[in-house]
Amino acid sequence: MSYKSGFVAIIGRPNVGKSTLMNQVIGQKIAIMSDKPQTTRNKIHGVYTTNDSQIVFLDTPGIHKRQSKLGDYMNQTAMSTLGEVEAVLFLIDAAEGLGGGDRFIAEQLQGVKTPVILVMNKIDKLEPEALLPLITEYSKLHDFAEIVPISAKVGSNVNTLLDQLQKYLPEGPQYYPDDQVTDHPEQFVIAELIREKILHLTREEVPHSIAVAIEDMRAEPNGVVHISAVIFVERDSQKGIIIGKQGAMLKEVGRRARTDIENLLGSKTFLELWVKVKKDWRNQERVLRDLGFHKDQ
Ligand SMILES: Nc1nc2c(ncn2[C@@H]2O[C@H](COP(=O)(O)OP(=O)(O)OP(=O)(O)O)[C@@H](O)[C@H]2O)c(=O)[nH]1
Repeated sequence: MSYKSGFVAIIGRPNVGKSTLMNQVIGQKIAIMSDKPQTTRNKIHGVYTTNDSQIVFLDTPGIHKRQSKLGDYMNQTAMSTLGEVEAVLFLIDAAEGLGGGDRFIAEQLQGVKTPVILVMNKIDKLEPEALLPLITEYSKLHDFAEIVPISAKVGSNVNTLLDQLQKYLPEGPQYYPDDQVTDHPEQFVIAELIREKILHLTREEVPHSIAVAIEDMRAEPNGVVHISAVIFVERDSQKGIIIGKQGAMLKEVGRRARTDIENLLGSKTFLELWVKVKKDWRNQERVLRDLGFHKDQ
């Protein structure tokens, strides 16, 4: 069976149990935590890895509240993330019920095409007969792809939620080694953003097996983040497609990826892209290691 992977955004107003859910899902296997300040950008909440799949959970702080210019900016960041991920988990506190905070988030979700899964948390605090009317009430907020009642604290139904999520994962690589802590999680996300732009813009004329490696990433003294990335393809013809006429395709890939990266990092970005042919790169252990992939990919 092929490996599946993808990004899932978690949204919900403060205190609904986002961290509790992540701890429950990832438990001791918590792999990723960035130590950089996270005020204006998305962060990786955690990575859930199994033998045949990997889910990278993203926190999207901006969606929760809008009060200021900074809030607007954060909101834009969050919105672009919601468009990029495979699925959105919208957490609510079932014990508190539907309030203004949830309605605000639901409004933000209007126009979001990504499947949204309503996760009704804290059902351990709820009388069983109260659940159904609550589901009916929340269903009116958005056309949810699924509604899953859970208790993140107790752990009930969390596995069902993970099972449901598998459906939304496309074929993809294991982005993160399952046994390694990294303090540069953004690099993996950035590589994936670039890969996604290529697949989209070339209308999948190049195979999914292309890989992107971040060779260098550093912040200049003026705050601009300089990123150098290599796109690995298997054939010269693929290289030609990605570069395009007079470099037009590569330029467009770079332009689109840079917009997303700037949203992700909250900093101006200079993105340098190279295309290299690496025949059978998938079989080359060293390349795989350089790319941060697992040996048995
Ligand atoms: N009874 C019960 N309490 C829960 C459950 N999930 C979370 N809580 C409690 O709710 C409170 C908030 O949980 P957090 O996981 O910190 O919530 P959060 O959404 O990450 O909060 P922010 O970081 O403020 O956005 C904590 O006291 C948790 O113990 C649940 O399923 N049942």
